[in-house]
Amino acid sequence: MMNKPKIVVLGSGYGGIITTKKLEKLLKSGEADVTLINKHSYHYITTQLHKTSAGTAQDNKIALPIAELINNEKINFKKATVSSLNFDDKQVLLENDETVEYDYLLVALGFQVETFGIPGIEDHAFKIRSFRSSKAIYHHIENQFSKYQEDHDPARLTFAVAGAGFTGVEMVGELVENLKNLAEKHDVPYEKVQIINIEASPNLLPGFALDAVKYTTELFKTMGVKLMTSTKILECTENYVKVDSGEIATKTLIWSCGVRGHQLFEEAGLETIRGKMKVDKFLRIPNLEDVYCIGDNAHFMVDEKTALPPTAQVAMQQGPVCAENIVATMRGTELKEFEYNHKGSVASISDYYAVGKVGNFVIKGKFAALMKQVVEAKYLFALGGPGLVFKQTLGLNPLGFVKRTVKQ
Ligand SMILES: Cc1cc2nc3c(=O)[nH]c(=O)nc-3n(C[C@H](O)[C@H](O)[C@H](O)COP(=O)(O)OP(=O)(O)OC[C@H]3O[C@@H](n4cnc5c(N)ncnc54)[C@H](O)[C@@H]3O)c2cc1C
Repeated sequence: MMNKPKIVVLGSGYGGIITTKKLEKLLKSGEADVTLINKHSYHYITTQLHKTSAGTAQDNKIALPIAELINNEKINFKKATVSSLNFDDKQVLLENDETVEYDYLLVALGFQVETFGIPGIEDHAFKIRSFRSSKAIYHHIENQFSKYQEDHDPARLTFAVAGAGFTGVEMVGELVENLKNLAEKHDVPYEKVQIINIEASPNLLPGFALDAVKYTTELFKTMGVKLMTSTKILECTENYVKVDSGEIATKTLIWSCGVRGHQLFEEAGLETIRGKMKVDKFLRIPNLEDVYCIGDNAHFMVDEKTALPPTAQVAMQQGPVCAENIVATMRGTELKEFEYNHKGSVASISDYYAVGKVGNFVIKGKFAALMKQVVEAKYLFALGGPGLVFKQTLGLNPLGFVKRTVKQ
């Protein structure tokens, strides 16, 4: 009997899990062996990690057991960390020294944080990198409130977010939502708490429509957020952040200034663009045509000048095409070209407000917040159908009128 082809999917984030679920559907029983490898036994909803970081979401809304999302009879799930890729011998090496052989490989290991070599960022800034690192941010924040009661150091109550792009603005919104609760819980006057958003560009939300920028700037003012635009971060230590206009005494800098691809490609001797692999129109790595790469790991050019940004929307659209192309290669049928369809983008600013663009329309306020929740629900639907949507959204406040309570 002929050996079955071995399909190996690395990473169970947006791209990896959607691809796996599509493979489940496309493959006939016994047609291939599919192995999904991920660092953790859960899939985290990366787009909501700022909520975990600020403590505004229950853990079970953000981290979902992978075993409950896949068909365990069709997919072999391995909880392991990938330590290197050997494309010559078609092998994936794991941290536990195990070697996994593949015929077809998908690399969807997500982003790594870009520090731009700024001194102290690697060691002292907090990064929204994974569910675990986001939990660590929350514990640090809560710790500052309890330590403040002992030493009354105002730096403990100054929370700085670096970057006022999409993620930075979302992070600020969640801090506004929860720091009041933490202050109350720890008996600290909220007037002493300061949230600062530092951005190198002249405006927040660079690249967004002017109307959206104005709306968010005003909203931040109303929320008491100190917005420092045209400000470059030069250094970060445990006790202060140095910017070009001086020093900010703080023990918390949350870094959301940029992402890169994964170091595993460079370590395997491949040429990358900021850690991302160039992929062809079928989502394959050129010259390694049994290796696919999607999401934040892939550099996909929509035209000669424009590469797709690292977003969940891109990863989710690439996943099904990638699965179809892996199956088509196995069956010797025609491959499908990936075509991106931008559906808009909406940044939430707490549960109650959001801002973004859908088609040619700038949307903002509570309506935009509701749209954002619809987008999140659509993702849950893709993952686990109506049952998962119901389970995960039960108890949320779709219109943002009722205050959420999160037990930590
Ligand atoms: C706070 C935040 C908010 C965001 N909001 C939005 C938004 O509103 N809309 C939007 O479109 N995009 C948003 N993004 C971007 C979006 O989350 C990413 O583009 C998307 O998650 C990329 O999907 P991916 O599959 O490439 O990687 P990921 O979803 O990051 O998944 C990668 C997976 O690989 C695993 N992994 C990593 N290294 C290893 C290893 N060595 N071994 C084994 N497993 C490993 C990780 O644990 C993870 O499960 C946001 C990102 C952040 C951080």
